[in-house]
Amino acid sequence: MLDAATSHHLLGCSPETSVVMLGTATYPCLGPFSVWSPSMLADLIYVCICVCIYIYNIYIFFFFLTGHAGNACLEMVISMWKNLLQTMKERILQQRRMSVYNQAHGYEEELVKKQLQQFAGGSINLTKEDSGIGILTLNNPKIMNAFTGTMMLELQERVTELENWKDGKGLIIYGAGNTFCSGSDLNVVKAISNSQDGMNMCMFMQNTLTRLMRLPLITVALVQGKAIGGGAELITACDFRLMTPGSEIRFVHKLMGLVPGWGGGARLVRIVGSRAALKLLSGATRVDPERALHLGLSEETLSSSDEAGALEEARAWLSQYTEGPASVIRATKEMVAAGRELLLEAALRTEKDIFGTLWGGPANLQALATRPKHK
Ligand SMILES: CCCC(=O)SCCNC(=O)CCNC(=O)[C@H](O)C(C)(C)COP(=O)(O)OP(=O)(O)OC[C@H]1O[C@@H](n2cnc3c(N)ncnc32)[C@H](O)[C@@H]1OP(=O)(O)O
Repeated sequence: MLDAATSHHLLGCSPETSVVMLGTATYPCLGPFSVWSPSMLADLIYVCICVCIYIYNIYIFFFFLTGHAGNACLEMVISMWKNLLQTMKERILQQRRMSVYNQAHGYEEELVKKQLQQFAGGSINLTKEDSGIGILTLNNPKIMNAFTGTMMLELQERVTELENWKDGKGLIIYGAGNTFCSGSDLNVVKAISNSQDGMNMCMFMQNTLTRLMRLPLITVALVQGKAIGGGAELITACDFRLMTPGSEIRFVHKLMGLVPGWGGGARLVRIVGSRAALKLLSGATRVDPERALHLGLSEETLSSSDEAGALEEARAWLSQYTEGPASVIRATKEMVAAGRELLLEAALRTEKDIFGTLWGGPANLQALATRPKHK
């Protein structure tokens, strides 16, 4: 189940239509704030107190400046602060409702970020094309695009950028240098090989990949070469996977005395079913394009093996599903995401809410006026 705020994200459905999950406590007595965790409420109370102090200071300033209360100025200041408060509230909510972990789970994001910052190298690049398709490149080819700490941070930044890309319809993720990704940089793995640091990195990456999975974009992982360990986990956060000839997906975690920690285990079960997932994880099995197709892990095997050709094929494949108004494509993805994550009744209500955003809207009216038949 999802918490109310999460399903609210899964397309603006009213929180009361949602079911509770993801560990965020609910407080019915708090009415509209009922989905806020104690730490979120503390954040808000802190902001409110700061705002009051600021307003009071400004009031005193105008009082002395004008010799009277300066009511008009005061009203303007109050209204500015109200807007600011609203924006901050929305930002906090947006980030929290997309994520799995927050302070209520003992997750201190700023501390985790500081630690990851120490392990530099590589980059995550994003290009937003006019067609509404974004291209996200994992760029650290010297070590097969393994994730350094700064790449983890950059992935989070790019996901935020994509959340704010209102014209976006689709996303292709691929690795530079003809290979996808060999997971976490083993130097980082060694440096943070204690339980607490590992859990922090795990929560950070689960939050980022959950937000990636919930983007209102149709997402495709283009697997060239190898998708290993965390790289195999990353591809499960996409809606679809396309493989090139000779490529391979492999969950090697068992060989490292681990299980997936970036959410790849839970997502793999939903993609291929629990029996196949158990085999792939406990056997650390090499999955070639043929087997991936058979398991439903891949949609198609592309014919090109080179980067430019494969990318072009992936674009063409994705554009079959991204043609049309962004509002409709995005709503479709969000509706499917709700169906994937919510219990049936909550998913139905979300579908109704999403439907309501489109019915009688510009795309709907234009379709009615120009294309009443679908022969
Ligand atoms: C919750 C997250 C869990 C995780 O992701 S843990 C990490 C899981 N990944 C791994 O264990 C991958 C280890 N690497 C390998 O098994 C092999 O390098 C791999 C990916 C099969 C590729 O084999 P080959 O094609 O023969 O290439 P190669 O071994 O010569 O690699 C080329 C250079 O890349 C380096 N590399 C590959 N994966 C890396 C990684 N994850 N971290 C750090 N360095 C990595 C590798 O050491 C080699 O560098 P160099 O040429 O020896 O300097």
